Amino acid sequence: MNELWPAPRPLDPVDRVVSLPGSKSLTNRALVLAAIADGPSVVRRPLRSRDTLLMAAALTSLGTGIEDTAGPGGGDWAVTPQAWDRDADVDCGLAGTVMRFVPPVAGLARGTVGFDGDPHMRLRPVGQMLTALADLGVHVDDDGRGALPFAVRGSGTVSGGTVTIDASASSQFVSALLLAGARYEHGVDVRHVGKPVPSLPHIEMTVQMLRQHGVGVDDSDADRWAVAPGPVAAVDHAIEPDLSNAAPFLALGAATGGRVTVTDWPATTTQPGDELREILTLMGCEVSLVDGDLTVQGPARLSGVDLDLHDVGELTPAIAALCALADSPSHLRGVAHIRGHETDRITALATELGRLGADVTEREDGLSIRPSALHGGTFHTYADHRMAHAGVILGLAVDDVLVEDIATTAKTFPDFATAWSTAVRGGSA
Ligand SMILES: O=C(O)C1=C[C@@H](OP(=O)(O)O)[C@@H](O)[C@H](O)C1
Ligand SMILES: C=C(OP(=O)(O)O)C(=O)O
Repeated sequence: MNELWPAPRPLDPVDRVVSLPGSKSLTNRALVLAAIADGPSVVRRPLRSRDTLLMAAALTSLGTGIEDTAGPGGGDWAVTPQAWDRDADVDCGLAGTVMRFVPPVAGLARGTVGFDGDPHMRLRPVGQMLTALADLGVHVDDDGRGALPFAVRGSGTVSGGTVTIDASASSQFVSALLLAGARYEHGVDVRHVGKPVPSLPHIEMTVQMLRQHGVGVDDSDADRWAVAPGPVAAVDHAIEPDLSNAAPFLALGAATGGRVTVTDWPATTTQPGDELREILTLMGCEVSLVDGDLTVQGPARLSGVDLDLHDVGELTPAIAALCALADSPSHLRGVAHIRGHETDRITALATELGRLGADVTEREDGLSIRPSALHGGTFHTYADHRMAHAGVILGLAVDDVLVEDIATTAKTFPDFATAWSTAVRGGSA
């Protein structure tokens, strides 16, 4: 898709209040756990975006009942676990959570479940997880390639037990095994060996949600997570707003010297986007959280930052764009794994920021960005929602930024373009 979208530029510093759609990561975990639970449950205020609709479709194709309840915005999702006794085909799209979280539970189905996705999805890492699944007793047919397309031949039960995995490419390998593990005969005891696991808050999110479902999880040792076998209790989840998708909206305050408030910010959360409070403070913003309202007041000039983003890699594109608008150098480190995200985000950011005049050095595990004069032009997005966020952030301070394929934001945010235009220009959506 080559459509070019003129990124809106505010005329004055903004003063806005923004409400965001739900979290992708929380919604897709809630759906998986509801589908393998011991009774019906409700996922309240779910995110309805490409990634979560693909997850719902995957679980429905296995046999799960997922219905819209009456209510605003399409209502909630009522999830009814049912027998998984058929063959199915799962479209992973470009959703890491679908490609990683569904195969371990598909091992519990009686049937062959095929997996494929977008062209780039065939390049995203999953091989280590498929090997671990095979070690746990799941029959995986991937022709030894360790990538999409592959099939899980479920026999209805999985032995489980202890497994060793290198999860340095993605925390989702660990989350995926833990989410299914309670339903395996011997539970699952996952031990990581290799370079450090990225995105640890997302594993904490998995562990916390499993405990909410009454599942016993031992995470007392580093790099080891043990899930006890047993039932997964049915629990209703209320989904928090997506704090990583708050990044461009908070950047709107940060980059314009304006003020943006995001509503319903949780007081405590496992979402990595909560780190934005500290990161934006380091960049010179005033940040306050009062009664669930997170307000960012941007400074006259943004400061550069030196940050290890290993735990919060998905924030890198938005932060890199802000760094390109800062008046001192930045170093973003520890994110080699984001080369395996929706696109190689390090190369993509270096290329696209550089195309608009930024002074960027690409390193194996991150980017260095020095102040320089930026200019308009086309910002390519590589089918990556967060690259589109980076493009619109640059467009806040630079005339004539054209963002390619703004619709790619639908991966995690329904009608982002309207929400963004409204936030930048004012008025109601
Ligand atoms: O479990 C999750 O919901 C996620 C984990 C992280 O993946 P990686 O560990 O592959 O970075 C994150 O980047 C992704 O957006 C969502
Ligand atoms: C890495 C991301 O997504 P996924 O869940 O597809 O891995 C992301 O949303 O930044």
